[in-house]
Amino acid sequence: MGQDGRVNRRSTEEHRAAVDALLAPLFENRVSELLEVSPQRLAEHSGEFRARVLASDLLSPTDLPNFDNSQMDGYAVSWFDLVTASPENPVELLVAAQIAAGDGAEPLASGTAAPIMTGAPVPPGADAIVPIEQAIPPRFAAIASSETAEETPEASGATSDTPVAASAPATVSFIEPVTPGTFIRRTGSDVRAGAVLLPAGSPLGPAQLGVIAGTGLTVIDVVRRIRVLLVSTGHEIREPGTTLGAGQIFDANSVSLSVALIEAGCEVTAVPCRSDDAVDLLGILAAHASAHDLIITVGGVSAGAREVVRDALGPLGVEFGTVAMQPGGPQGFGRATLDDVVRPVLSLPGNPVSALVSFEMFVRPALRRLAQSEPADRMREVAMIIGATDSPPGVYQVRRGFVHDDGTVELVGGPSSHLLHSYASSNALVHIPADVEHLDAGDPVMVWRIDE
Ligand SMILES: Nc1nc2c(c(=O)[nH]1)N[C@H]1C(S)=C(S)[C@@H](COP(=O)(O)OP(=O)(O)OC[C@H]3O[C@@H](n4cnc5c(N)ncnc54)[C@H](O)[C@@H]3O)O[C@H]1N2
Ligand code: MOO
Repeated sequence: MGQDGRVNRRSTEEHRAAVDALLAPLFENRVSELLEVSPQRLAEHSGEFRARVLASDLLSPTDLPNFDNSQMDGYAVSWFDLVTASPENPVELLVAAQIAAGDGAEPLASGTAAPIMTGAPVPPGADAIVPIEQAIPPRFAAIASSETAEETPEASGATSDTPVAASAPATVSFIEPVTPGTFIRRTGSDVRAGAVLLPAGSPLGPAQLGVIAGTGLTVIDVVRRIRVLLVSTGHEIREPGTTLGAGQIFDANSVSLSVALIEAGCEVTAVPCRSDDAVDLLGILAAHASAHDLIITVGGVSAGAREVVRDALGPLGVEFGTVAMQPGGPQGFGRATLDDVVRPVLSLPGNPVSALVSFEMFVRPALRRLAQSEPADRMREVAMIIGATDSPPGVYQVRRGFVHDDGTVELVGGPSSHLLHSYASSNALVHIPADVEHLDAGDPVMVWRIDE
């Protein structure tokens, strides 16, 4: 540590390791909570389903499928009835009652074929499905909808005004044998009752939540997400939608970092501190610390006369120093006791680009790696830079860029850390290592894609 509590300039690797070590305890013995999985819950609280991970092995309460059912629209038959079928000697069967998905199924009598729809239960006595295209006639339009083979149109209540029933043939023919089991989706062929549906640690995406719903479960045990208290600071920041006074700006960081944290799998409470007074900041932190796992502050860390974050947290033991990086040079990190609870604290610089780049460089990778999210890192690729550029000596520079399909990357905007609009027009961060001071057009550079 140098004078006034500042650490010496450290490399990006050193700071990344420090952030990893600071956050690692948050991922040990994580608390679980119940999540209700229902369409209503999704409609009303869709955010609760973001970045969820199963806390314990989930056993399937049922077979999936939970009954033998048809994979095709066609006829349920007994294979034995079609043993002799051939084009020269078609087998003609009586048409039994139709079975649709959602119906119960009466047993199939020998010598009959039941029109059956995809997902409908295979009736007892049937052991194969012949797709409608392989039957004669090869369509249902010409057959009765739900009358049994014994029923005449009149007996079933059909009149001459109901052409489907009136023109219904009572028989259907087949010209080839069928193997038992054909086009039957067997009970438990996806998962067996009592088997592990999803193991502990499974990320819960559309397919995982879908299969859970498919078993009928409505409540599951999930890992509680890291709860982040996000405190943007500055006398000048005001909530978007309000009226600005002289020298004031709208608070972009609360929004950009909240979204970044949510996308990284956290729960976020954003409570801005619109004051440069350390007492005000400490009041906010103390009020919210116990309900959160991690505190992230933004702004107030550089060399000004009133640096609210440094002023408040420096005396509590948070270290403030400089990383050899641009943007994102000034950084703070450590553990602070706030309202009798000890919490890890990360203090990011206030310039909007610096804050987001710091998040991408240190916070996001740590959160994702420690949560064992795959891939932990942004997609990285080497691209050819379109124009020449310089980079300050001894500083790891992160520029904003746009990668084109042909593998080239053009820089978007300059290196200044207030250019959030340029960041918003980019799809990649362009990494220029500390020992590179100049790049010529066509030189290869490492880029991290930020558009996924
Ligand atoms: N003499 C020096 N001055 C500065 C240094 C330095 O080393 N010596 N470092 C510069 C660098 S690099 C950065 S980055 C900034 C970091 O400053 P702070 O973390 O103290 O941030 P602030 O001063 O509070 O704000 C910086 C800038 O960003 C604007 N800002 C802050 N919060 C928000 C917000 N929520 N939404 C939108 N914009 C925000 C703020 O108005 C300032 O313009 O320090 C340099 N100075
Ligand atoms: O390093 Mo600062 O973080 O340029 O904006």
